[in-house]
Formats: sequence, structure tokens, C-alpha cells
Amino acid sequence: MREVPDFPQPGVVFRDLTPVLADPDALRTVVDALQDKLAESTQLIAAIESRGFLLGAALGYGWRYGVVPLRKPGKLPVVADRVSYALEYGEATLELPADAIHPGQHVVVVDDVLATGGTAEAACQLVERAGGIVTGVSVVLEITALDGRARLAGREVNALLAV
Ligand SMILES: O=P(O)(O)OC[C@H]1O[C@H](OP(=O)(O)OP(=O)(O)O)[C@H](O)[C@@H]1O
Ligand SMILES: Nc1ncnc2[nH]cnc12
Repeated sequence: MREVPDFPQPGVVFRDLTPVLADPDALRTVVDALQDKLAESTQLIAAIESRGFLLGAALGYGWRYGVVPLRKPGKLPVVADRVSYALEYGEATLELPADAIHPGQHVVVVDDVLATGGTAEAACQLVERAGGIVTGVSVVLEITALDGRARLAGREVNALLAV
């Protein structure tokens, strides 16, 4: 993992997991460890743009889950729902594709980093508003000082590492 001071704005230390994804052994170790902690009832992965896509797709292919991309605005041709939220650095919106989640499906939200929890909370809201049941939020790294877990109260949070 690489720490980048003052990215994307002064005062933020950006935890960049790109080197982990680029290393074949590290990628396999991380994806296997994420899988170990998934609820047995998991049916679907909701993967958050952008690094969450890579982890989510690896989990989906490796263990036969479907994968739904939760995307930044303007990317999806047919949008079912959207949620806006505050980030450590600015504002963002996530969108859910149409017809992706069926009511009652057990869904795990996957991303690389949990910071303030705004992104993961928005993802959970999208899944739940579509009738899905969030059986977990799985991330590689949790930045504990930003207390993202507090915003995800009531949901199972699994982080492989904490700083
Ligand atoms: O817990 P939060 O404070 O919401 O922050 C976590 C999010 O921030 C980063 O993504 P970013 O928004 O920088 O977008 P990217 O993945 O497209 O680079 C990270 O990959 C998470 O998705
Ligand atoms: N410091 C950070 N590093 C990586 N992703 C983030 N998302 C929000 N804050 C972040």
C-alpha cells in the first residue's frame, strides 16, 4: 500500500491500494481473505467504483457471485436509484443500475478503503432501497480515525487491515 500525502487535496493522506492490486500474490491473498469473511448466505456483490470493481469481480468470478457495479454519476445507461454523500474530500454520488438487485437477495458491499463511511453507507442505502439485504460490508483497509463504522451501524463490517 502507498501513502500519498496531500492527495487529492492538502491535508489528506491518501491510502493507495493500487500496488496491492498490481502484485499477483498480494491480490490473491487479499481476495481470498475477503472471501473468508463473507457471509455464507451471500448471493451478490455490490462493488463500488473504482477499485471495488476489481475486488468485487475477482470475488464474483472466483466464488460464483453475481457482481453489481455501483457507479459514479453519468456512467450507467439506466439508473434505478442514486444517493449523494460527503467524502473526506468533497461530495460524491453513487448510482445503482436498473434491474440489478432482487428483493430479498443477500448482498455484500465491497470496496478497497473505508474512510468516513459515506461511500459505503450510500452503497448500503442503494442496496436496501432496492429490497436487498446487506449481509456485510467488506474492505481491505479501514481508516479508523475517520470512524466509518459508526455510519454503518447495524451492518457487519469486515476490514482486513486497520490504520
Ligand atoms: O469512506 P469514504 O470517506 O466514503 O471514502 C472511501 C472511498 O474513497 C475512495 O474512493 P474515491 O471516492 O476516492 O474514488 P475512486 O475509487 O474512484 O478513486 C475509496 O476507494 C472509497 O470508495
Ligand atoms: N485517505 C483516504 N485514502 C484512500 N481513500 C480514501 N477515501 C477517503 N479518504 C481516503
